[in-house]
Amino acid sequence: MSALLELKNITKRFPGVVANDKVSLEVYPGEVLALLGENGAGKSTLVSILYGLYRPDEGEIWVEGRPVRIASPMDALRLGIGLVPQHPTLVGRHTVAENLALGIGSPLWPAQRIGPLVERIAQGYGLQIDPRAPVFQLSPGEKQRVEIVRALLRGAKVLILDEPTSVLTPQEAEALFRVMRELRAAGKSLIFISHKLEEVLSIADRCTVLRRGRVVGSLLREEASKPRLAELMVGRSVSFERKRQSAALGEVVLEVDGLRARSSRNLPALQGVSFRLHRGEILGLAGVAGNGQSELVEVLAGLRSIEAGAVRLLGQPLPPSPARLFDLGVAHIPEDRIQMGTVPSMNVAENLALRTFDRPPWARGGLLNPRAFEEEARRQVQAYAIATPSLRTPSRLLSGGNIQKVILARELAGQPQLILAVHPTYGLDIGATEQVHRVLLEKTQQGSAVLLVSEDLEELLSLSDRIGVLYRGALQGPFAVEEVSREAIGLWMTGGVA
Ligand SMILES: Nc1ncnc2c1ncn2[C@@H]1O[C@H](COP(=O)(O)OP(=O)(O)OP(=O)(O)O)[C@@H](O)[C@H]1O
Repeated sequence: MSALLELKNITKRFPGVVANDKVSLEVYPGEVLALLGENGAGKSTLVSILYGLYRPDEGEIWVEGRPVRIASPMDALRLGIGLVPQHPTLVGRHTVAENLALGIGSPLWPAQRIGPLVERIAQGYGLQIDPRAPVFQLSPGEKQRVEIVRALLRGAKVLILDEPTSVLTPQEAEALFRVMRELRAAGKSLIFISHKLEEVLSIADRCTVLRRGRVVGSLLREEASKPRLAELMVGRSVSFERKRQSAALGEVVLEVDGLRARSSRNLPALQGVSFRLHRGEILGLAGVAGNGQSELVEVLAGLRSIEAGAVRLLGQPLPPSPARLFDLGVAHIPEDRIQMGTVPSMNVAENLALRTFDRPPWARGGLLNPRAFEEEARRQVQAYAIATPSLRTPSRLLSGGNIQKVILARELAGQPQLILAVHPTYGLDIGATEQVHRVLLEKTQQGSAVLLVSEDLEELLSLSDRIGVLYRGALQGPFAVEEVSREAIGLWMTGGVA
């Protein structure tokens, strides 16, 4: 069989890095190709090249046996290459059908006429969507299905799915895999990017691994296993054991009682949440995004006011000021890294020192000490394996995973009393994930209390002592991790009764 899509020696350079270094790969009709690699390995760059957002410096792209030029997403779509983006690009107040009509960009396709067509495509591949629903009412999984239908309507033969399961519940991820299998059976090709090896092994026909911009291996499903893939990705073996031995609970660090708070749109977001968090404990909070997790963390980080109820940190009422809270030992790894976590125009060293630039080890006697500053920044870059051309590189030029590492290095320095970790490994590769897990466990052993908000159940189950589930602002649990099943958590996440 001949390849549908071929990349031949694609090279893309950015100042100080070769993001793609002579990358060659083929995609055949009716297969799922998984693209794996550590943060900064070059996956997003490759996708951007395929989708016409970047031009390669060298190399060729062939589609159905002919060399092609992809200078824009329109070119990509014309050639049958569609992208299901990580963050949906739909217009919230329009219906699904209206959004899809917009996507086609032709007045010949008014929204009324597109409805039946959408239903036909959706049914054909087992995608459940209602063309009449307004987009703002849809769950992340439903929005993703709309993006898939949009790409199919535009004639995609190759679908690129960029970390599609990161926003899904386990049940939704399973539903997505069923759709992917249907698409494959219908002869479509899928390029699937994921850091989660279980998923890759359950869905991919082949796995291609990138490291530092180069293809370091390509394995057929039969040849692939978790340890082999992990080793290819990071260049060393990685352990996958349950990380946590539950310990006796220490004193209460955080008390939350009957907490109510409103969302930014002034809707009730937390409807009487209560729990205790102890020294040396990791409390996992599961839930689909948008069920109150952000508001809870914002209250605890001093960024959102309390409507009713009480929150106490070490027995004292919580001061409503992020700076005071930081001084009291509250570390915050925020959800929105780019906006809240870093100053994109500042360089890596400055971002690392952002919170404590006037204190040791960065400064002496309140004065910045350039040598100490440089040394401390270098030490953190090494400790967290932050891939950056230099300490002076603006953080906006780092890959998503490396920006994340800068925030982690900064927030987890010292010995926080309470760590608010929101999706701390979101978008991180397995090497970096393993390291973040190790640091969180070390900090808990040294006495920190951790509130871990994550959509990754594997992560919650392997790290937490207790797990609670937020659904529409109400908390189920927390339960001891030994006493809950994945299925029960998945059900609570969607409002079901376990
Ligand atoms: N616009 C840009 N300017 C400069 N450097 C860039 C740019 N985009 C990416 N890079 C660099 O290219 C390399 C590859 O980045 P890329 O985003 O493709 O990695 P990735 O594999 O998608 O990583 P992640 O899993 O963290 O998303 C990184 O070193 C990154 O810092």
